[in-house]
Amino acid sequence: MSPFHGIGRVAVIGAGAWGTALALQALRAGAATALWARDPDRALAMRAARENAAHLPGQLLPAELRITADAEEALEGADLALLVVPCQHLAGMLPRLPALPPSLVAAKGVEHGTLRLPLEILADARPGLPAGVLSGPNFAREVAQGLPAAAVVASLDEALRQGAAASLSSGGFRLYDHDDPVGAEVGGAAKNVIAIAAGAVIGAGLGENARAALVTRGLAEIARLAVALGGRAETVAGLSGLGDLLLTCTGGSSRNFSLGLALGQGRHLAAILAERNSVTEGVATAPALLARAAAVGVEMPITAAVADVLEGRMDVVGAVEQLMNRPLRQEV
Ligand SMILES: NC(=O)c1ccc[n+]([C@@H]2O[C@H](COP(=O)([O-])OP(=O)(O)OC[C@H]3O[C@@H](n4cnc5c(N)ncnc54)[C@H](O)[C@@H]3O)[C@@H](O)[C@H]2O)c1
Ligand SMILES: O=P(O)(O)OC[C@H](O)CO
Repeated sequence: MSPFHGIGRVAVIGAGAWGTALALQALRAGAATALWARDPDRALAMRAARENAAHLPGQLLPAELRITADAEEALEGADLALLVVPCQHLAGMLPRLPALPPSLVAAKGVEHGTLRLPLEILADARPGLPAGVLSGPNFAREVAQGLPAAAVVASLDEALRQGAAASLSSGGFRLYDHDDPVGAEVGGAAKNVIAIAAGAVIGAGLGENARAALVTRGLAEIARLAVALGGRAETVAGLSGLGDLLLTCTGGSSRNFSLGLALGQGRHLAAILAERNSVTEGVATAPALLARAAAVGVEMPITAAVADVLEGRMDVVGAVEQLMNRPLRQEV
């Protein structure tokens, strides 16, 4: 257990939509909060306009929120760091940071090539650092606005998960502590992939029944992988799994769902991505998740179908046909 005693200062690393929303929440919960943006010009613009125009336009950033591109300054005296850089950039960003306090990773994905989950990336870069994940059904815009939302803080470190959940909760944001970081990370990463599938079936006009079946069978394959990696199936049935699937597979604001929707409507992946300035984690995560599952002998047919579509080996209708024609079996 870490000597974690509570939070007076929070450093949020990564000034995308989610980092900005979490910084606002930390501030609301009473922590002195700094938000680190890697680009000095962006930090300057955000400080001047009190707005993150690129990722959360129209949302006021109060004067008490310190915004800086200097990592030393952001982390000085911090009791907790929230690492909110997209999964594919986390490993590249960590060497730019000085010593970290206990940290929560809020990215959702699996790293291309190495097949690591975010906490594994952090543990490789900072061995022994008390760490956990923050994950749940949370659109950044709503959390920034203070609308009601819930998530989990999952860590093997009891003091960290309980202290962070208590200190970052307030008003509209309710954090549950959890002792299964693997289950929480697998759920958070994989829901992005299932959301692409859900969007694709709706975009291709295959119907609501198809979506409900995909989400439910998606949940089953996520649980199989979580268990194989040392997590628990019940975690996948909670906020970080089922909760996030419900949000991203039905909420039109999900980037993963909307990307799937456009693919289902026949648009090309490159064209969809070219129009976006924000991250769609499921695109890089689908093949990485599939490879990670294969390495532990877990079958993930929906994830495989999404990877096939993303990598141009199959169209959406063909992929769904293939799923429908798999051998019949018992549900569980
Ligand atoms: N936006 C949400 O509603 C939300 C909610 C929960 C979790 N998340 C997760 O949080 C993570 C961050 O997503 P986001 O929505 O804040 O991002 P975003 O799409 O709003 O912004 C992209 C971020 O990536 C950073 N970035 C781009 N290239 C980079 C590089 N080469 N090195 C380092 N950083 C780079 C940008 O600076 C910016 O901070 C993702 O894993 C996402 O799945 C997002
Ligand atoms: O917009 P998405 O699909 O990246 O989803 C954002 C969050 O992960 C929802 O919990």
